Amino acid sequence: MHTADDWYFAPLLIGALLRLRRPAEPAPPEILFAEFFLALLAKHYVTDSPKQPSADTLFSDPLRAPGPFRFDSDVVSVFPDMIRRSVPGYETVIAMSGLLAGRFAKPNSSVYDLGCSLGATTLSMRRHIDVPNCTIVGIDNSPAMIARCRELLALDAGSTAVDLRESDILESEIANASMVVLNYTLQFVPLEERRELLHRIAEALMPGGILVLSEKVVFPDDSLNQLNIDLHHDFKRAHGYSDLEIAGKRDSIENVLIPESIEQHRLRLSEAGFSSSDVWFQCFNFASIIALK
Ligand SMILES: Nc1ncnc2c1ncn2[C@@H]1O[C@H](C[S@+](CC[C@H]([NH3+])C(=O)[O-])CC(=O)[O-])[C@@H](O)[C@H]1O
Ligand SMILES: O=C(O)C(=O)Cc1ccccc1
Repeated sequence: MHTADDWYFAPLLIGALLRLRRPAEPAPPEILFAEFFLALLAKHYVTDSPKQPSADTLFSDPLRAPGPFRFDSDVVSVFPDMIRRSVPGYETVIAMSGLLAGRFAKPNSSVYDLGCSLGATTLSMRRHIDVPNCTIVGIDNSPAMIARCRELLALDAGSTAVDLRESDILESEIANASMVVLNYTLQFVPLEERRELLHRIAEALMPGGILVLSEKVVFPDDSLNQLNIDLHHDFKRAHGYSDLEIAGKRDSIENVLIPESIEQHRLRLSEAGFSSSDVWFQCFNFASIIALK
């Protein structure tokens, strides 16, 4: 099968075809050089451009000590590959968030995707929402994420409006919501801010509204906790990460991604004003909870 990557040979091919028409005249060296240069340029734009989803090798350099994890342009350029190979069950959670949106999104309401990154959840929900005057509000405080998310959304048509905001979810207004999604975002919010945020989400949700909360979690039992961490690392190894990359990422996200237990999440949801909550999906130390207003 031909991919876009094959077409960077186009300048060389065109040159060869043109020469077939005039075989008597050999191509001057400067023309051959120009064709070669154009091919290299095309290869750069087709295969090396940051617009192409690339493989995550951010933690593969043994000479570079990883700093604290940040959602910058380096992470954005590898993010789809990174999250798919790092979060067990990610694809299922994204797909089921869409299914839930099809059931819970209400006419004349907003559906929030908090920490939307490149819009995977937003796109999944837009494919399933089929009610009038419903807007998906995607919020992320990483300028690089929001810029790329805007480009990706423009490539995917859909009838439900999307309002993308570059903003801190702790300072964004959340109102008139039929559904709110926090897919792997609360874990990056400072512990002392989580209660207030969940309280505001519960206030913003209409009766019968739903929160989807997906997180990396810890377990109260030490042996089970360690087993789940080891299984997560097995998952990463099975997806091609080396022990060096796994250790580098672990150091980089320490004190940046702060996981809590399922019990802590459910207790806080109840205190924030949700009438019920339970886990609907779990794979190792990654769980997703639904909470009803
Ligand atoms: N205070 C904040 N305000 C706004 N955004 C924030 C904040 N803190 C972190 N973020 C943003 O939350 C996102 C977390 S990634 C979510 C994946 C997505 N939900 C997905 O389903 O693909 C999860 C991960 O990378 O593990 C990043 O884009 C941050 O910039
Ligand atoms: O990679 C990990 O260990 C994770 O916990 C998931 C993750 C995915 C993407 C960015 C940061 C953390």
